[in-house]
Amino acid sequence: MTVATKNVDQAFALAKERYAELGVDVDKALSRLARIPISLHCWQGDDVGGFENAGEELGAGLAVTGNYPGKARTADELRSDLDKALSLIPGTHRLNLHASYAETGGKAVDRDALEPAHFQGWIDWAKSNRMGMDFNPTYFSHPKASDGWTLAHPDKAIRQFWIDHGIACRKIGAAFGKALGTPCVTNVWIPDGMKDLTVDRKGPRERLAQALDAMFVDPIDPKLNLDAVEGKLFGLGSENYVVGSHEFYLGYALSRKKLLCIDAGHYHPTEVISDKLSSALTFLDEVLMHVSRGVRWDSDHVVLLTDEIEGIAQEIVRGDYLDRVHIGLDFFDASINRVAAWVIGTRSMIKALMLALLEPIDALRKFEAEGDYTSRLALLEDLKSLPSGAVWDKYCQSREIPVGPAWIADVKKYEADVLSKRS
Ligand SMILES: C[C@H](O)[C@H](O)[C@@H](O)C(=O)CO
Ligand SMILES: [Mn+2]
Repeated sequence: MTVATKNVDQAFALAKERYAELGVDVDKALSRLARIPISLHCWQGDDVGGFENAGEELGAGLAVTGNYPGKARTADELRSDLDKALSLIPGTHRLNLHASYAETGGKAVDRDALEPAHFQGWIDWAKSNRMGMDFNPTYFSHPKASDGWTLAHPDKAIRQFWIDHGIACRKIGAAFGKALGTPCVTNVWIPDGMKDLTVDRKGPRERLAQALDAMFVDPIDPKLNLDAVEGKLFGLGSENYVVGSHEFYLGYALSRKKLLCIDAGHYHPTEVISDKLSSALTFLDEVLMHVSRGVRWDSDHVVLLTDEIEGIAQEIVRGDYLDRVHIGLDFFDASINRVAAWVIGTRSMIKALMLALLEPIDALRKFEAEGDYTSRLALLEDLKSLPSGAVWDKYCQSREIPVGPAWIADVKKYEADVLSKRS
C-alpha cells in the first residue's frame, strides 16, 4: 500500500494552488504545524498499569476495557512501543509520564520518596529522541488511595502523604525541564469524591485547596516546571460529588496562577471543551488540554478526526493560542493494538491542527465582520471538500513517515515480530 512519490507531489502541487486561490499559504501552514508538539501519554501503552508491581487495582473510577494481546510489561517494552508509534507520526512530540512508571531497580520506593533518579531511563530516552517530557503525580493504584480519597482525605496523615507525593513530583518535573531544556507540565488529577448524596461538599474542597497550597508552596522556575490542575464532572464511584470539579479548579488556577487542565471527557456529554478555551484564556496565561473522545461518558476512546477535535484545533489556531495551549492526549483502549491507538489518535490530532492552519481565516473573519453569515457558512462547508488529504500526504512524506494507510502494515509487522511474543 505504498503511494508513489510522484503522485503525492502532483496532488500536493494542485492542492497548493487551490488553497492559494483562497489566500492560504500551505507551506507556511506546514512549517507552523511541524513546530506543534503533542504530548503522548505513556499510559495508552499498558492500560494505565505502571511498573510498581504492587498488585494494586487501577481504581479511582478509571476503567480500561479490552484484552488485546501484547501490552508493554516493562519500561523498556513501553519505550520500544513508543519508538514504533513515533516512527509513524510526523513531527517532534513530547512524552507525558505518570509517576507510577518510575524505574526503581526492583526496590520498593513509595510515592512520597520518588526522585528524579527513578526516571533517568525516561530522561535518557527523551533526550535521545530530542523530546520534552510532561509529568503526573499518580493518585490512584495505591493502598493509601484504596478508598478513592487522596489530597482531600479526612485523615491528615494520608493527606500529608499525598502532598509529599505532589512535592516530589514537582521536583521530578523540574528535573525533566532542566535535563531536556523545555518546561515540564506537571498535572494534578485526583479521584476524590462520593458515590451518593453528599452532605458536606464544602469541607473536602477546603481541605483540597489547603493541600494544593501546601504542595505548591515552593516556587519553581517556570522555565523548568509548570503546575496544572485537572477537574472532572464524575467518575465511576464518584457520580454524585467530585471534590476537584471544573469550577473548583478554575477558581484555583485563576487565584494561584496555575494552568487549568481541560479534559474533553470531563464535562456533561453535550458540553464541548472547544468553547472553553477562549473563556479560560481570557483570564489564564496557559492551559493544558487532555484531548480524549468520550462515547456517551468519559470513556477515553481513541481520538479521531471528529467535529469536536476539529473544533478544538480551530479554537487554538483561530485564537492564536498555539503558544499558550499545551496539547496532551488522554485515552486508553485495550481492545485494539495499543501502538496503533497512539498512532491513530496522535495523527488525528495533528490532522485537525493542519486543517485549522489551512483555513482561509482572513476571508472568514471578513464575512463575519460584515455580517455576511451566509458566505461564512457556505465557505466553512466548502472547505470540507478541499484537497487537504494531498497536503497531509505531502506532510507525512516530507517527514519520512509512511503516506496514507501504509503505516498499518508497519504496526502489523511489529505486532507479529514483537507484541505477539509477549505473554
Ligand atoms: C491517567 C490520567 O491521569 C487520567 O486519565 C486523568 O487525566 C483523567 O482524565 C481521569 O479521568
Ligand atoms: Mn485527563
